[in-house]
Amino acid sequence: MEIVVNSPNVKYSENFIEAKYEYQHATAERDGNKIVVTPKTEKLLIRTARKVPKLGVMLVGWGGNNGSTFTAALIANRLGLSWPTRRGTQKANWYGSLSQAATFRLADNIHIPFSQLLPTVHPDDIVIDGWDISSYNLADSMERAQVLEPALQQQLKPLMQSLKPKPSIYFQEFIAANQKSRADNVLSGTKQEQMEQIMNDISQFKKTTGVEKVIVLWTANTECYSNVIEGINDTAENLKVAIAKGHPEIAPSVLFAYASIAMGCTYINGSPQNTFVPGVIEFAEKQGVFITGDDFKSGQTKIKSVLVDFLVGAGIKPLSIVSYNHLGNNDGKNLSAPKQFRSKEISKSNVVDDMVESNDILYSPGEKPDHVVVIKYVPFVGDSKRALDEYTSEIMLGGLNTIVIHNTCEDSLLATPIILDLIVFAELFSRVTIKRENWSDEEYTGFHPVLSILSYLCKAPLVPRGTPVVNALSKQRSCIENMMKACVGLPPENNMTLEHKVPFLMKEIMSHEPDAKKMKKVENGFNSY
Ligand SMILES: NC(=O)c1ccc[n+]([C@@H]2O[C@H](COP(=O)([O-])OP(=O)(O)OC[C@H]3O[C@@H](n4cnc5c(N)ncnc54)[C@H](O)[C@@H]3O)[C@@H](O)[C@H]2O)c1
Ligand SMILES: O=P([O-])([O-])O[C@@H]1[C@@H](O)[C@H](O)[C@@H](O)[C@H](O)[C@@H]1O
Repeated sequence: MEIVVNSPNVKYSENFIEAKYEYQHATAERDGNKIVVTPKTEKLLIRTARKVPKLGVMLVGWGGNNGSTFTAALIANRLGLSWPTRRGTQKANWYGSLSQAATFRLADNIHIPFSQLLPTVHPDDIVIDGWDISSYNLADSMERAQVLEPALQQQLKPLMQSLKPKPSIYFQEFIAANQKSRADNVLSGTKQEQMEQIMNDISQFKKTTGVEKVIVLWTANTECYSNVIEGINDTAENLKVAIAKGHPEIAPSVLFAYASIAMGCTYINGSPQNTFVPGVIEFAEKQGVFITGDDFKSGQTKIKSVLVDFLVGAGIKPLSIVSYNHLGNNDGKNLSAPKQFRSKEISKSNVVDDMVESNDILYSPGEKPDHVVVIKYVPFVGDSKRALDEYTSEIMLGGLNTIVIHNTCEDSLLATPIILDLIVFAELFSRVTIKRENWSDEEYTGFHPVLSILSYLCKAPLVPRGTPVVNALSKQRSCIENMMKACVGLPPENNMTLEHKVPFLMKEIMSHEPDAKKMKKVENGFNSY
């Protein structure tokens, strides 16, 4: 389906889509007991390169539940596989992916898939590779993960057993000790030498596959938090020296991030640890390379960022939030260690801060709901996470409202489409540049290297220094939707639909009706038609 924008403000050339766009926003300042708000209009030119590159994706933790399931999904969808299940024949799909299975309102009552408005990489064309500390090939990794139906695995096994993760960087102190038995595929040498090997792996991947662009995505185990140490990882230069000296505080994920940025590859952190220490962020900013994360927003946290937004947005005051779950996959096993759990607890807990802080009628400064996160490892349940959430809120005149949610699902089937979306949207936004209308073409600039537009996909969104974190899911989703619309010169979705509410605007709508009847004189005296 081709979408043609009928506007003099949008130009489709062979190489670019160029849109004149008036970005409307406002600034506000407190002045005593006044707030002065000033509407602003930025006249912009937004340019999107139309050529979608041959894209390579390198997963760190490729042999894990997410990595093997993502690989299986790529192949199953590419081949259009189907398989028998107790509920009948199942066909491959990308349910849960914003780019592949969600739509947005283009105009009137026409909704289109996110992937149809702008040129985006097709999942079928993605070339995949990666690293794992486990030597299992991808077929054995898929079997070990126990996520997919045997009938599907049987079809995929011959296609995945030749896929073998490259040896990876492993420092046992950064992940749970219970992962040691898995680590039979590890690099040796100094931290500098191991990082250089990763850079070489990326280079070789490009050469042997001919991919034009590579995105590196961490879906390996959750690491413990790194200490941010002045003189070690607080600046790009200090980090470079610390790596060369093999400083013990430098985690495997930091080496992967540094290597990726040095190779000009977007780096995505799907786990909660603070890979993006200040030195990594500064390096990405200096190199102009995208980084984004942290921690895939896939289940309980996604629901939390909707429910709390609804409650606080409705003037209802959440007083306590308890998020409990147990699961039995290797992620759960790793998270059973206190330091790794702490990384996850942080990313699962901070998600309500922006919504709570937005309402000073309900909350006094610094006041927050009680918020408890519990994760337990129960091997028997495997990847089938059992989540139980309880939200207790204050309603009018001292009433209490308790909402309890129970959710059982294969956790990896929630995260896998998020991985695809992070890749598809990170690649798309790398082809978008923006300038003021009166600037020269040389002044087109890309998004800030900290790609916060992908916050919708992350539990703990990384944002440029000094900018606010937005966790409310609806706001995060509309940010992506409206940015894509802006790339083709379309106005943001403001949901006002005055054309359905104001008679003289409705006239155009009504006039399409074959028997448009005159509307009665309305009571408040406005004339209508
Ligand atoms: N729903 C979800 O599954 C979900 C949601 C949000 C975040 N996450 C995060 O995604 C990550 C992966 O989840 P998973 O379920 O696939 O876990 P997993 O344990 O199945 O997979 C992790 C893989 O990483 C490998 N690994 C560990 N350290 C490595 C290193 N230094 N280099 C290369 N490989 C390494 C392990 O051998 C394993 O194969 C975890 O950090 C998890 O917290 C998962
Ligand atoms: O996405 P979500 O349900 O909020 O959080 C999940 C946790 O509840 C789960 O225990 C963990 O193993 C996953 O990595 C994921 O982070």
